[in-house]
Amino acid sequence: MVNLLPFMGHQGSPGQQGMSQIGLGMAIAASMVVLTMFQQFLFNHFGGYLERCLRKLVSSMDPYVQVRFSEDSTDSSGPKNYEAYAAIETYLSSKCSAQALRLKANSVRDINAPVLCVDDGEGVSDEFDGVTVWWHLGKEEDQGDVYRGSRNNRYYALTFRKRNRKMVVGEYLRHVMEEGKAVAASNRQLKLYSNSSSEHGAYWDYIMDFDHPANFETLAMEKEKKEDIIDDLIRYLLYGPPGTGKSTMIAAMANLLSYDVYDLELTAVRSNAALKRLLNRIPCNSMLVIEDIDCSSTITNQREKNDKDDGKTVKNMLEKVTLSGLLNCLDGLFSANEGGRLMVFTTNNMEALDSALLRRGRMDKHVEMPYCGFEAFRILARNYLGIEDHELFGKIERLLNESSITPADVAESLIARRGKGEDCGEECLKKLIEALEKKGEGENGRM
Ligand SMILES: Nc1ncnc2c1ncn2[C@@H]1O[C@H](COP(=O)(O)OP(=O)(O)OP(=O)(O)O)[C@@H](O)[C@H]1O
Ligand SMILES: [Mg+2]
Repeated sequence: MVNLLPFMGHQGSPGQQGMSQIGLGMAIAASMVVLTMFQQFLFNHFGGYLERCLRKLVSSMDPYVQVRFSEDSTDSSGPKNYEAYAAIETYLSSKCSAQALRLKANSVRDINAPVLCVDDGEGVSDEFDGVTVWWHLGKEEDQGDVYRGSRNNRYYALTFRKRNRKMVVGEYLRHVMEEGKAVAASNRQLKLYSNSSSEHGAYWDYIMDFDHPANFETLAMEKEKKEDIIDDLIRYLLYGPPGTGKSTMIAAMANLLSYDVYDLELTAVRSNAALKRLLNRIPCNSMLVIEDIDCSSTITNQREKNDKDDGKTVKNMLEKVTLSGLLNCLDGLFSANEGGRLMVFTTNNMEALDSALLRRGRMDKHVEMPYCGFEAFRILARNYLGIEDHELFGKIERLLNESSITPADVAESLIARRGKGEDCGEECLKKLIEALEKKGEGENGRM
């Protein structure tokens, strides 16, 4: 119960007590009895009401609300708790570097660009839809129990004005979680896996972290074609001569989607059953890659061979992946657009592939990786030389139209002089012109 009466202490000193003081003392005592009775009466009849009024008064003087998000995932809310904490941490990392004075580096994907977040005890403010909120990273000791000793438990405290409660708890927190998860996905360390097999079965082996720098911005290709691919990433066959960027495109796709790469070496798969097992073990947010499928002779010539052998080599076939085994997987098991999976084949030699494999629906898109055109060249010139335009570009455009050079060869000419000083651009372009003229002469000579 809240005591509404002010404290009334004894005022006089013992040496001054006389009759009048005794009378005063009695009067005070009597008034205290009356007041106490009155207080009792008030609380018996209006206690709840008065308490509510008092609470209102106190809270009107403290118009802030605080919500805590704890790092601890051992309580009943389980891993979800930590998920929210981690999303907040990632979200704040983009806000804090300009504000907080003490920062700490977190799960580093790129050593040149570590993810920073606020240090213990630090705070940052954030603004959303004209409303300011404050975040603070706190630490409290968790006493634990007999099984797990005491430890420090971190939490993010979000403080905001009470009048903004609805918006902050609704829209703002949704925004923080979504943005945090999106940033985390783009910071995720991608991994490269490849298949291997032993007498016990087929496995995906972790090869290394996938750190390819390729992205769609630096991929030298016509803008329209790139946009078409980005809009509809499902199952692809990338075809084109060596050095036109098929593998680079795969890396750009993995980076765009933040997908791990599962590089399937078909010749190392012993049977259809092993293939099925491997494909079934590819988790969500992954990309299955089968490079140079024309070199997987078991696949390309299988059907012909099956027809010719008329079933005589059934035993041999059981030891290998057959075309129909692969087609079955393509059609049913590995439904690429479910659960965030993408499948990409590459080939230098479309003619060698069985038409059943090429049929649309199995490979949703056939993307030709062409020789270097002028638009692709401009991207390479920007990538390697930082040049947007130059008087030699007109000549280069004409030469590119007349000869077939791969982006890899163009890149090689542009790279050759890199590091020879600031102003090597023109020299590089001249070197490229030389290479193009030589190539043009060769091609004309052949005709
Ligand atoms: N379209 C492109 N955009 C940007 N860089 C490219 C492109 N094509 C090639 N390159 C450059 O050339 C190098 C070789 O290209 P890449 O390995 O992607 O070719 P590929 O088509 O996969 O060749 P292969 O058929 O031999 O496997 C890349 O590392 C990259 O630097
Ligand atoms: Mg390649």
